[in-house]
Amino acid sequence: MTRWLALRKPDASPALQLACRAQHFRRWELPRSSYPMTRAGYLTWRSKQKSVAASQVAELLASSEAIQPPLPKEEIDRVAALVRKENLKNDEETQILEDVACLVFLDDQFDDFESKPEIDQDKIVGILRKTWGKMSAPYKTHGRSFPLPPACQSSPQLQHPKMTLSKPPLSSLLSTHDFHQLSLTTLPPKPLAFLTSTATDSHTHRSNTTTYSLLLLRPRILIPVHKPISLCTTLLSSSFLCSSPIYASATSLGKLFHPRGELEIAEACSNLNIAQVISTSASFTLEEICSVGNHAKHFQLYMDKDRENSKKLLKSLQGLGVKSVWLTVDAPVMGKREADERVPVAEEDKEKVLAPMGGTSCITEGEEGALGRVMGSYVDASTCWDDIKWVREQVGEEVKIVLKGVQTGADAKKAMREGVDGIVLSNHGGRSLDTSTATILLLLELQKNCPEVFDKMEVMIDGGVMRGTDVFKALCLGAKGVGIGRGVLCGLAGYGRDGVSRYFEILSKELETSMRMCGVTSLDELHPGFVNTRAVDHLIPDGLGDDHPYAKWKRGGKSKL
Ligand SMILES: Cc1cc2nc3c(=O)[nH]c(=O)nc-3n(C[C@H](O)[C@H](O)[C@H](O)COP(=O)(O)O)c2cc1C
Repeated sequence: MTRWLALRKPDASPALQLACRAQHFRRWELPRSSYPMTRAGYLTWRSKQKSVAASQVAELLASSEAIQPPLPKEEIDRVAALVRKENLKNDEETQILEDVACLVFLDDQFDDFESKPEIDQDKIVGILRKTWGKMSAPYKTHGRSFPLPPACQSSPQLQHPKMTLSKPPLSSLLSTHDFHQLSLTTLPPKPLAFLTSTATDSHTHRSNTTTYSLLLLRPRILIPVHKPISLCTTLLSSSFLCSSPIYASATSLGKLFHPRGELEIAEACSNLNIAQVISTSASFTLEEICSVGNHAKHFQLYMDKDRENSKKLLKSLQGLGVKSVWLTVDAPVMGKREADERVPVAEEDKEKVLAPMGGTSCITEGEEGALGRVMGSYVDASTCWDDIKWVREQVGEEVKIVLKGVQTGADAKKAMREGVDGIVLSNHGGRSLDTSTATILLLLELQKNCPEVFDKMEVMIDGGVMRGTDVFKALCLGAKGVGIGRGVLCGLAGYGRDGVSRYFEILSKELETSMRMCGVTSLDELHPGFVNTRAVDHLIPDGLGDDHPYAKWKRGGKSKL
């Protein structure tokens, strides 16, 4: 209830917040089975349940010594009135509470109905229609977009005009979390599974984000920060100024999220003048995407088992004005993403999962679920360090070379020695190898063990960036650019190019605020001293070697047994 209230009414009054938490308070004490299983029985039970819950909550609020100072009586009465759902038609807060209850029902409890044999399709449709009828207009968007049980999906009764989608206004989304939350409830099952699936148990995916919160900021005070801030910077091209160090990471299959997929992302990036990395598995060709906008474009390469295909793509880069090629090195094979495996591609989505530049052209029988695996089937797992030279030969000196997915200091140093122009500290957003290191820690590993790489190459980072403070910390610790993967697709899915733009604008604004709060007005002033990293310092390895710091026994010695 709390999560849905935060979306429905982010600035809910304390009384409404309390009423939301108190919905169904001790409901188990009054089981449905204690009333006749008729409609009249249901209505009597429901009204009794509300009034009992309201008085129990009021009593608790009035008597609890833990609440200091005690709540005024009017506040307690208000909470009780809301729990009783008084004046539903005219009281805005009561209606919000009703909306939230409906959303929780659809989100959390509706599936149970599907599994009950006594509830047939007509009944399910009836329940949906009643739930729909209870919700206020703007919030029906969330309700409608829940995946319906398969039996209902084609039901003409659900194609009622009242059920057409309307989205909350883009301006009401205030943080990146709002976008992700909205995607959870509005995307159809397969795009949602593809977007959110992570490797096995999601540890790396989670720690990419949570590790940022362990780094503490050390703001400096009484420094004038009233001047406008410029976030302009170059990224892999000294002659091209981007408006921000934040860029759109390579993501595949844009059409799954919007009919114009990567073309819309390109328009947003062009409007804001931020860099876009185009995936080999994009839904459109390089020519099509490069024809949109004047922003900096980079090409992400999955080396194809059919080298001729990669060769053709690489040869085309210069003519298209692409600034660099980012060879993805963290996914020689695809990560085990179970959510993606589980959800089949719906018939109507099949033509949206084509990647014209990759070797994959269709989903074959028996592979309906695993988009990541199918997409990855053309990737050449034999790719090695020597291939960097091959890539260089194809693209010439004009196009820079970047390794995307470096995850140790040792490989960062090797990349530098190989003469690449940049690296991306990335673990594919936690989609490849679970329990690999959170990317912000890799920046510290480089700082500790091979700081020279920052002078010789541009070091980018992606994974788990949700706030301007995250971007700020990464930049302070040496990152030149900060990539956003899922977030771009969340913006794209809901609102096309406008959603992508707003997503980036929110992050940039938060970055500006963080800078001012820390007493700086230019990116040049950022340095590691703004970040207290004590909480994670013990996780940073002491050197670049492969040896474990104290576990010295190794397999292979002769056993005397
Ligand atoms: C749906 C999806 C598709 C992706 N496709 C690619 C891809 O085609 N090539 C690639 O190198 N990385 C791909 N990535 C990884 C991103 O480039 C990036 O490393 C990651 O998403 C960053 O983490 P974040 O999503 O937490 O921002 C993909 C990520 C997602 C979520």
